[in-house]
Amino acid sequence: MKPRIALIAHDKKKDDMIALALEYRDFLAGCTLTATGTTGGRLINELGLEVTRMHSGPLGGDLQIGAHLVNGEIDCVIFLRDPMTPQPHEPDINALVRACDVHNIPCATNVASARLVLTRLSEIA
Ligand SMILES: O=C(CO)COP(=O)(O)O
Repeated sequence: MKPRIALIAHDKKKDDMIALALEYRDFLAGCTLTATGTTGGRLINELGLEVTRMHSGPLGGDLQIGAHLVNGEIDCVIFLRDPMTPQPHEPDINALVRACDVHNIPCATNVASARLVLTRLSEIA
């Protein structure tokens, strides 16, 4: 089965997400991708990836991804969080990261860890 990966980035991390996705574009093109609204829009428009978009994070997109994860539909989360900017939906962000821990799903919250996860996933996929 194709790896099912969720991609999420806060506003100040979106350029990093695009650069990361470009680096792994060939691998990601063979995965089933889900993203929050704005992140997904950029991945589609700028990299031509096929992405299922949820709502934007502040409107509940993190929670939608969390629900998919709890249902066993997500294998890995790349969540480039912005640790320097308060987010109005902080409880939703914490809920998603907690759901990853509850269900033992890899959750990379910075580019360095995302590279490790994506490299390993591409080796075993
Ligand atoms: O806020 C987010 C994650 O918490 C990301 O949402 P967007 O991709 O819609 O900007």
